[in-house]
Amino acid sequence: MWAKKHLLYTEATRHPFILSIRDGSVDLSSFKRWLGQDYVFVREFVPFVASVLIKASKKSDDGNDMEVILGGLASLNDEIAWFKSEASKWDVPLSNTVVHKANQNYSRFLENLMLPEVDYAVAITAFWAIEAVYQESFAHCLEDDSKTPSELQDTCQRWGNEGFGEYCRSLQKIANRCLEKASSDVLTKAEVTFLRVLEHEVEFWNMSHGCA
Ligand SMILES: Cc1ncc(CN)c(N)n1
Repeated sequence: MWAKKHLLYTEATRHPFILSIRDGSVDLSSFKRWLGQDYVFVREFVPFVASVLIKASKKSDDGNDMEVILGGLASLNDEIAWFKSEASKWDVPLSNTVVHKANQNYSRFLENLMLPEVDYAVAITAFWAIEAVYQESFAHCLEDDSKTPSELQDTCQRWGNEGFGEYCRSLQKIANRCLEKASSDVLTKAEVTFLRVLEHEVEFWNMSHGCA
């Protein structure tokens, strides 16, 4: 299980699409496809994060969780505004987007995680994993030896910046605290959910890269 997790985590955070941004060979039509589809994703992601906030308000034994998750919602508000301005810069229409199968599947997965019977520990683990994949992926494109094109620096900064990294570490701490106290049944569900997130992230990159 650990080896599978490790392999999938690397696949999700070092995907050929991300590596193509990092080495400057990215196909701009792939980038534009990602932009349009990710805007749709983020709009679906907001209600999921709101559902995690509701679970935190009912189930968390630490008052600080709410502030961290609220911070996440605030950053998604900025993310939506950023997508709108970036889409107009790249001439990507955001209305009437044909939602790709990988995006639809991811959205269905999030909807299932929003159900009240899903444990807080499972939902917060998914939330952390979703944000962490973007953080690690885009931070990789900002490293000193990267050749990320200047017009994509802003995109990489959006998720690769240190502040976003700090926020992901706060989510990870909450998830770890919840998992330490979880039953073995919840622990298994959290592990399976974590792997599903990684699979969906890989599928999402595949779709953007044009290999799906
Ligand atoms: C598919 C996906 N995963 C994660 C993120 C980061 N919020 C995102 N914008 N899109």
